Amino acid sequence: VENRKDSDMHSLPDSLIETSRPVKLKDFAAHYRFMAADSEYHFSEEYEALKHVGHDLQRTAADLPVNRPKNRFTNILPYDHSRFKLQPTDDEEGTDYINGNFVSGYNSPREFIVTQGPLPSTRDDFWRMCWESNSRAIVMLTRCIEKGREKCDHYWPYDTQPVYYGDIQVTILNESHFPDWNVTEFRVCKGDVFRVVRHFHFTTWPDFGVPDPPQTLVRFVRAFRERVSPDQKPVVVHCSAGVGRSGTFIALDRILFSIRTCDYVDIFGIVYEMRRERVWMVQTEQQYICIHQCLLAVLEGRENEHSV
Ligand SMILES: CCc1ccc(NS(=O)(=O)O)cc1
Repeated sequence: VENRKDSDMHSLPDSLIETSRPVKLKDFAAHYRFMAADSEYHFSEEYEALKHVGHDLQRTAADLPVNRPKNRFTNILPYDHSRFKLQPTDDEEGTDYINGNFVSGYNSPREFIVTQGPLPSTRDDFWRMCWESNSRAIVMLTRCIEKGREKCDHYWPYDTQPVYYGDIQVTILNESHFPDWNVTEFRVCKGDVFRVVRHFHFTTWPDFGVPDPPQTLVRFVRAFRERVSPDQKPVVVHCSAGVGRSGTFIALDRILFSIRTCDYVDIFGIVYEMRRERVWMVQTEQQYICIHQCLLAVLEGRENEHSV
């Protein structure tokens, strides 16, 4: 497709808009310098090219009046084609709804379920989604309260007393605390069936921002993958809206798998694909650049560096 004005791009189906921009790993450091030059001009252009991806896709379930209160943000709605469906509890419309989408990973087209931070009114649905999807890991990338605002309900117990969320009982088995994240093991029971679910809570990632230094995110993904193998899927990933920080985390996880066997990386293509599965995945240009900085640090052997 010849270069078209941005206004023409609106009318082009995604199939005719470029969907990938692969870069050889041996050229990645030079590529990063080129993209970052002139006040990150080429990063801005590349991120802008992702702006409309997926916006042609339907989100009718999210828009049903019965489901609107289940959405934390009115403009962050799950696409119908990839949404996670709860087992309907009766013939009532909307009982299968939760604001969450299947998102592909390196290992599987349904490796992740990406969702918003539960609301007080949806925390039982959140645990039902974890149970019905047979998930054994939850990645949480926000704090419950940030700058005085509620970003996510505290949907797990405060102590080792068992708590029921609907008909699902959750009990804290153990907790490990690290400077930038906590790892907790829950016993999750429904009836006489119980499972262990691991909770990876990154606690120092400001909303709309990036981890500082970016290597902190690399270390978190490594810590997560030391405990969760690719066959343990789907992994439930959330932040507050379940788009910015969640998309950044998944993009890096995919890249760290891919560079083990592939001599090129396609960050543009990964974000493009995720945005056709869930809206706004990787929500800011700085998050998009952070993914590149994480990869550069790994390629240059600096992933264990700390900020001074
Ligand atoms: C305006 C809705 C909105 C709120 C928060 C976020 N950030 S997050 O997706 O990283 O939680 C993204 C979008």
